Amino acid sequence: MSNSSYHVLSELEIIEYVRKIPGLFSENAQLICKEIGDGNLNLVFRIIENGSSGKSVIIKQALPYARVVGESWPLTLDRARIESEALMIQNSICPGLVPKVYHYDKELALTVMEDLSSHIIMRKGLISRNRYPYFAKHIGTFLARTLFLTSDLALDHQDKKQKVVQFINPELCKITEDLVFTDPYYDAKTNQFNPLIKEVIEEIWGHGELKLEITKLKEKFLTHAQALIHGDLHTGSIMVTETDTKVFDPEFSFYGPMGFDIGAVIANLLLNFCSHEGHTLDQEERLQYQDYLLNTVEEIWIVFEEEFRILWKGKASEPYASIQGYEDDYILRLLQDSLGYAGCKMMRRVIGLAHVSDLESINDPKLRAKGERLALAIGQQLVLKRETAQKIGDLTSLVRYVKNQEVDQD
Ligand SMILES: Nc1ncnc2c1ncn2[C@@H]1O[C@H](COP(=O)(O)OP(=O)(O)O)[C@@H](O)[C@H]1O
Ligand SMILES: CSC[C@H]1O[C@H](OP(=O)(O)O)[C@H](O)[C@@H]1O
Repeated sequence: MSNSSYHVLSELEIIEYVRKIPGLFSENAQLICKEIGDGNLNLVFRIIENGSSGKSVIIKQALPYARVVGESWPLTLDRARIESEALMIQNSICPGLVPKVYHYDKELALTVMEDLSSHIIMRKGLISRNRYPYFAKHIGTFLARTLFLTSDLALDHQDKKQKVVQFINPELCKITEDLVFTDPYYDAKTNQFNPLIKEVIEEIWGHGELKLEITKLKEKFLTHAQALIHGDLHTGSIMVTETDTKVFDPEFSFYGPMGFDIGAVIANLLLNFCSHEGHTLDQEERLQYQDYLLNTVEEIWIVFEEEFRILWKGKASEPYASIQGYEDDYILRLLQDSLGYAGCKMMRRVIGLAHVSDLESINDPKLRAKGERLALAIGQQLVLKRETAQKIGDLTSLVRYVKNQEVDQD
C-alpha cells in the first residue's frame, strides 16, 4: 500500500484503496466515493458505505500544487505528513477536539481520518448567525493545551528542538509570510480587493507606523519557535455542532508564536462581526449577534488563560517557570501578540488573496464595502494598540470604539 509512487487517485482508486485498510470496512462493503474538497489546497474524498452501517471516512490527498491556482503554483507534498503528524499530536493532547487519524500514506501524501460530516463548517454557521454555547470552552481549551504542552514550558528543551525539526514547514510558512504579512501592505499582484475601498487600502500602503508594526509581527512569526501552532486556525478549519467542536486542517503547522493561533480565531470571529454590517438584517438582531461574538471572544480568552494557568501550575517543567512575575508577564505578552496577529489576519482577508465568505457572500459591493472598511479599521487598531492591552476587555472595548467611530456615526 505504501510502496506505490505518488499519483492523484481517482474516486474508483480511492474505493479500492480504502477497502485494503484493515478495520475500516468489511471486504464486500458497497462503497460510494465523492470528492468534496472546497479548500484552497487539497483533494478531500468522502467514502460512505451504502446500507445501514452508517460507516464513512474522509481521505485527504495533497496535490503537488495549490488546488486553487493549479500546476503553476507547485507545493510540497510533505504538507500531508505535517498535517497527519500534527493531528496525531493534537489527538493525544486534546482527544475529541480533532478528527481521529486512521492511516497516513507518505507515498500517496494522503491521510485517512474521521468523517465529520455530522458537523458544519463553523464559518457557515456564523454566517447563518447560529450560536455555539460550548465553542469558547472547547477552543479555549484546545488553544491552551496544544500551545502550552508543545512549548519549552512543558517539554524537555532537547525534545522540543527535535519537534521544531519535525515540523519545519518552509513552503507553507512562505505562503503565510507572503499572503498575511507582505503582500497586503503594497500593491502586490496577488492582492484582490473591492475597488470601492481602494482609497482606504492606499492609506494603509502609505502608513509607515502600521507597516513597522506589521514587520515586527512578521519577524516574530519568522523567528519565535514558541509552540507547535496550527498555523491556519480560521473558522473554515473548525467544524461544529451545537455541542461539539472539531479543529482540522493543520497543514500549516510549525513551531511559531502562540498568539498567531489565538489571533486567528479572534480575527475570524471579528470578520464575521464586521460582515453583519453589510448583510441585510434587523438592527436589533445585528447588535445582539455582534454582542454574542464579542462575548465569545472574551470567553475564549478567559478559558484559555484559566487552562493555561492550570497547566503552568501542574505541568511546567521549565525550572524558572516559578520565577516571580514570569507567568503574568508571559500571559500578557500572549494577549498582546494575539491582538496583533488578529489585526494582521483581518486585513489580509480584505486586501489580499483568499477572502472569507462572511464578507464575500454580501453581493452588493457598496454594502460589502461597509463591512470591509470596518474590518480594516479594527485590524489597524489591533496592530497599532496591541501593546496597550492589559486584559481581554481592552480588545472588545477597542472593537466597540472603532465600530462606533466607523459605522454608528455614519
Ligand atoms: N474530516 C472531515 N470530515 C468532513 N469533512 C471534511 C473533513 N476534512 C475536510 N472536510 C471537508 O473538506 C473541505 C476542505 O478541507 P480542508 O482540510 O479545509 O482542505 P484544504 O486543505 O484544501 O483547505 C472542508 O471545508 C470540509 O467541507
Ligand atoms: C492559496 S493558499 C491561500 C490560503 O488558503 C489557506 O486556507 P485553506 O487551505 O484553509 O483554505 C491558507 O489560509 C492560505 O493563506
